Amino acid sequence: MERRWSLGQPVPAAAVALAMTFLAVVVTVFIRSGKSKFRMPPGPMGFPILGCLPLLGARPHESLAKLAKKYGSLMSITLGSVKVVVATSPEVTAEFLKTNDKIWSSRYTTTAGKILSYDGSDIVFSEMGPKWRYARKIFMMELFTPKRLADFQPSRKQEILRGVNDAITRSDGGAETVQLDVILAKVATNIVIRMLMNERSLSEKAAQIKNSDMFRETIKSTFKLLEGFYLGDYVPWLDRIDPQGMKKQMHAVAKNVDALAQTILDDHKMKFEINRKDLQGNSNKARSGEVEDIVDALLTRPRDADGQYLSEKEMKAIITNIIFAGTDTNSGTVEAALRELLRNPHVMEKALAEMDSVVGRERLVEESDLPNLPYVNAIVRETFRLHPAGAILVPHLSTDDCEIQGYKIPAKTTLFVNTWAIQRDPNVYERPLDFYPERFLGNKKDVHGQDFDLLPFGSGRRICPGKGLALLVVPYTLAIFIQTCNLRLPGDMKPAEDYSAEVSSAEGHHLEALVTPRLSKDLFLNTAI
Ligand code: HEM
Repeated sequence: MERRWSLGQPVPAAAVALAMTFLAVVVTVFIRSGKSKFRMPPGPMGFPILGCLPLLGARPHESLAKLAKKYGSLMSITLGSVKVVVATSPEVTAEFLKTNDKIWSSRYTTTAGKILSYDGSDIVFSEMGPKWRYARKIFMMELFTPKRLADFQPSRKQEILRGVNDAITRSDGGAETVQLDVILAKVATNIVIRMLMNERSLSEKAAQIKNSDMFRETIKSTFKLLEGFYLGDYVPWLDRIDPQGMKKQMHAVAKNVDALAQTILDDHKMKFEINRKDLQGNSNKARSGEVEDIVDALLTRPRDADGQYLSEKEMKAIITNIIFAGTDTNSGTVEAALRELLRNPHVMEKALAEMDSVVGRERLVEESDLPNLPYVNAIVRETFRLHPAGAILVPHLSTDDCEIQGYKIPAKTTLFVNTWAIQRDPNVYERPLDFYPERFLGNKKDVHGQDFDLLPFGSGRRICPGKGLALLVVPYTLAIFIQTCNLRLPGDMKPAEDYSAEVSSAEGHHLEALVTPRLSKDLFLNTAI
């Protein structure tokens, strides 16, 4: 995810600043001089107080990649008072996330992360410990089980076809351009909302959530805050001043997020109350014949070691994780793939040829066809390589001192893994900036965290637990759009040459195209409605 930083106002308190500068210089010189028991990897000295923050610019993954060329694939920087090590090669990353994963599996939690995660009661931002382990276990064993993924296959298909239908209708026979990124974001959001809330909503408020712009707006503002660099995180005394006004925004957005999560939860509680009355308390019986959604599962089954249900706060934290980690990541990846197909017509032609020979034009592609579409799968992997949804993995934090490549790194150091830079490194990939899916044909390189030169989902204990869903939604959405739509750019418009890897809808880029049906509309209209 891209992080931006900007100083809202001049920093006051010159005297404190001077003292801090002196202290920072002394500490840095002490650590680097080898008089400490630690020996940090090389890196730029940075500025007084702010350290290397001003060096990061608007695209930190690019700035860090440039710095790594000078200082090496294991580099250390300070961001204000925060010690950071940056990994920019597969070998160094493997030392952190494979050899020493246990030490590096906690989180550096920013103020935005804390405020927007119910104070670390979630999975993404919680520190390594029993709470995180338990929430993650629930996520994998109860919420995103193979059965639930299979149960929601029809709803995924329906939401994707709704998106196709929407694009075709809006384009009006190719006369109007449509913003595909907006349509794809809505598809991805609806897929996740359907898994959380199923089809039925009992309360008016919950019904409004589905398809509501407010929901999308909340997702966007949350991402913006999570991606931004809040000065108070790095220069603690600025936290009280909040010179960028970001903390105020965080609390306002957190209030909206909480209202959404509470509505989703209350709607389910209402359902259980009704069922309990109707069926003498047998909520399992009430669910028979009805697909159990994720919030049903959260409310009824998981218990901790003492036999307690999750608290309301913990449930809301998990719900918000699913909403924010599981929507724009998926749609941003499909958007990036379609953008590349529009820029590279020869790749699109090969994908169409594969689709026609494997599936034909008389029926719709199904999720079960995906294993038989190697070229489409190679396009997906090539997209994950060039455009990982998180350019830098969510920052990890060490819980103990650790030796990496001969350097001695103290506990409580933050780790940035610059996957964007690794996956575009000419020493790792030939012609790294070309979109060339063929590089993945006939090899087993994959995104499951074992190949350290392809880590869009991370690796080790913190690897993305939503990978199973993402690896259905991304290729299937792409396959349906390839099969059912003729996509063209208006006039002589070209898609942006390069654009930020990360969750692109948060950045205001639009993918505009003219869309006409490629197959008979009868094939998908019924499912889309
Ligand atoms: C294209 C889609 C996706 C990509 C590229 C992606 C990528 C990532 C990455 C890079 C991380 C951080 C890994 C690390 O810390 O090293 C992560 C964490 C996470 N992702 Fe995803 N993700 C995607 C989809 C999803 C979906 C669909 C969900 C849920 C429905 C999800 C839920 C999570 C959660 C809960 C975490 C935190 C894990 C932890 O800290 O233990 N993600 N994801």
